[in-house]
Amino acid sequence: MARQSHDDPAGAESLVAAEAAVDEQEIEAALRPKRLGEFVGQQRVREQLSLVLDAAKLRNRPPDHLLLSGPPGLGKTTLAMIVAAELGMPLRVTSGPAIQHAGDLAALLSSLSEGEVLFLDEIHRMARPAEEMLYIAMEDFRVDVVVGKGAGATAIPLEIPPFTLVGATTRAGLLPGPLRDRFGFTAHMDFYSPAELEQVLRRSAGLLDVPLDRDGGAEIAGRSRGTPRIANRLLRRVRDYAQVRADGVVTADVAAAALTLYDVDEAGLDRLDRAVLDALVRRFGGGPVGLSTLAVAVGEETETVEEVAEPFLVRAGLLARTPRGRVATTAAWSHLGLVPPPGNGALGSGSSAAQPVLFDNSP
Ligand SMILES: Nc1ncnc2c1ncn2[C@@H]1O[C@H](COP(=O)(O)OP(=O)(O)OP(=O)(O)O)[C@@H](O)[C@H]1O
Repeated sequence: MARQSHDDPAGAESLVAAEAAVDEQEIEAALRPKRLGEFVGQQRVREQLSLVLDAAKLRNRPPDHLLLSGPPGLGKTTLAMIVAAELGMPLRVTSGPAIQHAGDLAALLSSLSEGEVLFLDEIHRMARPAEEMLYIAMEDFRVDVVVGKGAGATAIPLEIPPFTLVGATTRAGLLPGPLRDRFGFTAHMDFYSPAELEQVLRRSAGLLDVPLDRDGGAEIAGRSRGTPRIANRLLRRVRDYAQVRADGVVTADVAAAALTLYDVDEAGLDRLDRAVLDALVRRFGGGPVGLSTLAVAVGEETETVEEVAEPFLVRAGLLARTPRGRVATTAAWSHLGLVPPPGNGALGSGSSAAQPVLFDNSP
């Protein structure tokens, strides 16, 4: 653990940063909708889930296992909590990386009470042997505990009470078929439209007691990458700015000035996104360029570029993944105020990647 002392300003700073992070987590938890009726957007998922839960309550049986998939920050954890709250059942929370041995899972499953909701985040990162144990537990409410080793090993079946598994994943494609098939209901969460994000922001501003005017909400929503977690985070930064540099009211001008200060541009791109686009366009002539070369050019790990920056850039129509490498679209060139040289081969109009900011999912 880092040593802290008065002669160690860096240590003190990191302590302040750690405390701020805890505060941020507390605020994030406080902003979570607690019931389905408070959950904004994802109308289809909400309706389907509401039916599944009502039917289970009517039959007085735990509902089928539920799988929630979609990018980070769209409300999977929130929905899992809501499922437990709507059923009036306790919630147990764990994650794939925490289950590295079948024994970890056996201990967890055998300690569940009847009807309990088990939330397994990042389910695609669970160890293979645990996955096999989970298939049986989901289907037969039984775990086979293996005693002994080699030829003398025997499996002792252990009954477990019926429970509901809520699995969450950002990579549904990585889940093995047999596991996917054991979920009775799968919901794919999509990015939120600007109008839905404005609704999220209005709700959060009310809870945080932040005066947010209509245009202020629209300005933040437009820069929130279709993601409620980001919208809430930007709102907190804009609130700081409004209180310190303005009269406390979040207007469009205040929001724009604050977010420019925090390096979030009008399309929601942050410093890393822009560095990736900049390298792709200015250093590699728009590509195609391999992921690892691109990552080295921006001084980041390949995973960071692939999992943090790229999904948004692809979604916003600024970058395309092709078999030969990453390519900047014409929209990416114009986002940087540039025009692709003739014959450059940038993916352009006619391709779905031509328009930046594609988050408007509203019907
Ligand atoms: N539909 C929604 N309505 C209002 N607020 C929401 C909604 N979805 C998410 N949020 C807010 O966004 C934050 C992030 O949501 P949550 O933690 O549930 O996302 P997640 O999909 O589980 O993300 P991760 O996979 O990164 O854990 C929550 O604190 C919550 O306040």
